[in-house]
Amino acid sequence: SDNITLDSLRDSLEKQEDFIVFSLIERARYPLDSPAYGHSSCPGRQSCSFAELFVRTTEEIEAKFGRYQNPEEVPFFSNYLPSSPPGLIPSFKFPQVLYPKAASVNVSRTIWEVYFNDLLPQFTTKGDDGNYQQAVASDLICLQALSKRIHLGRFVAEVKYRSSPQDYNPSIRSKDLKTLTELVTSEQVEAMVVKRVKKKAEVFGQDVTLDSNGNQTTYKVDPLFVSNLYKKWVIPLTKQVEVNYLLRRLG
Ligand SMILES: C=C(O[C@@H]1C=C(C(=O)O)C=C[C@H]1O)C(=O)O
Repeated sequence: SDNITLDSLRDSLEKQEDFIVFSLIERARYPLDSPAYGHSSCPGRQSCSFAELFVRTTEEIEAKFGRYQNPEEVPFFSNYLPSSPPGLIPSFKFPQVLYPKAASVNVSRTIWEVYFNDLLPQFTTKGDDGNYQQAVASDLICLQALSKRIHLGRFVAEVKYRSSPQDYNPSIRSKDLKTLTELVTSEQVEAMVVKRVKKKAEVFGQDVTLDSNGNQTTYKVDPLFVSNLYKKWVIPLTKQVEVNYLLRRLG
């Protein structure tokens, strides 16, 4: 926990960009496939979507195999997770970096709603090819990648707080969200991130052809969609996590 620094976290956020871009590209191979998001029967509950049932079921299996032992991982449906059979998971001690009372800060609900209602229809084509399992499996990869990135804001907030608690304490005590948001913000870093993810979407997602006459480059996911995703959702939600974390930092 002592060798975690703001630089190491920024490095991790940068590497996660690659995975987020690749996940979006993978999901964009399928059309919207809207029946996967309509209601289906859900054991023990009134109803839920096919996508939700797939995510719940997958999270149960991943929980058993230890995914959430890592404090960086946040499930979407934590209420239903089984514990792991004793002796199944090789033991490993993850460093405990987070302040326990603030560690549970969570914006999973918002990520879920924004992803399905706003984002998905923007980066997939209209249509239905029947690949519902493949589509929702790719959705889960995107959701997990976004959630891990956004919830890393808890670690960023912890490191920023530790470097100068005296700057944060008065605004935490007075619950001054505006000042706390200003304190955690680095506009230069944000501008760089937005520019870099657009370039990654251009480099990783360009359609490659051997045909030299057509010089119009096309992309699997619109690079502008990716930079807007970061500008409008990923960065603001990361900062929301940072601020909510700080509000509980003195509890
Ligand atoms: C994550 C950080 O905190 C804030 C959020 C950022 C982001 O989500 O990319 C970037 C800069 C900061 O405004 C950071 O400082 O690196």
